[in-house]
Amino acid sequence: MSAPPKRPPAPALLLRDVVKEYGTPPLRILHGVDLAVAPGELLAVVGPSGSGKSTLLALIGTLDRPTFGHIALEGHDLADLSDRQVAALRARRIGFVFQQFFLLPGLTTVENVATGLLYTGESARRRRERAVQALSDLGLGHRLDHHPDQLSGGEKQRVAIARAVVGRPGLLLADEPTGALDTTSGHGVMEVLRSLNTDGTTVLVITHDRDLAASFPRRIGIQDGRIAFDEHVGGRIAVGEDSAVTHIGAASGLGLDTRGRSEGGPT
Ligand SMILES: Nc1ncnc2c1ncn2[C@@H]1O[C@H](COP(=O)(O)OP(=O)(O)OP(=O)(O)O)[C@@H](O)[C@H]1O
Repeated sequence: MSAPPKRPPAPALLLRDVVKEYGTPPLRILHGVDLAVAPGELLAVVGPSGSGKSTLLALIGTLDRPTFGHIALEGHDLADLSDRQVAALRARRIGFVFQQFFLLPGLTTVENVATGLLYTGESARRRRERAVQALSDLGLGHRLDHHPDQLSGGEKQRVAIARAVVGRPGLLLADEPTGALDTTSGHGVMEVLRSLNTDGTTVLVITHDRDLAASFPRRIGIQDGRIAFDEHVGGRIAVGEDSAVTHIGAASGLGLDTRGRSEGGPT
């Protein structure tokens, strides 16, 4: 008897006709974005200032909800989840890195990183052990008890990345992670992100840096709140969209169709 065909994994991320409006009267910032991202992808989001990149990242990161449309993370349609469930999903599965680092000045590096594990309910000692390991993995084992103001920009960003990934999220979202850094530090930070991606983390990076974006296997271009292009080097990565469609559609009764992903770029 032959083995049943393997079900492809659910996409790491699936957006279906996502619209975001702000204010009254409503100003539409995102105009029906469709996007599917496979687990383990490394992609850059590029586009002019004000085109909607950070808005998109906030929706993907569950920091905000879309006005219309649907977003699914690892097969979970966010529309089916309560705010509490969404917060739990965010804490466990998503890591954030921002241009400004957002480290707590009164805490040491290891304490800053351990805050990334507060949701786990683990003991303070265990959180510290994991934070030490994460910092050591990022080459900061010699900076454990330093405070942020004693670190270089590149070191601060690596601490912020350690905090973002110490809980082993499936998805890492980075908004201009190299924007405040000199070229060398920026390259160091990108190497860290690449190596996390090689270890299986899906990584999405917003960047204004054209050279940086050009080095990514996939680039999404946002223009006026729409996907203007979706370029893949070496073709698309197979995504288990159909399994996710069934799952999400059945769960929400929406019949979510994921074939509406952007077809703007080369395949
Ligand atoms: N909370 C908000 N209320 C009203 N308008 C907003 C809000 N957040 C963002 N906007 C508007 O949405 C548009 C897109 O902003 P967004 O920050 O997503 O752009 P961006 O592409 O990330 O820009 P940049 O590259 O300059 O960071 C802008 O016109 C901005 O003013």
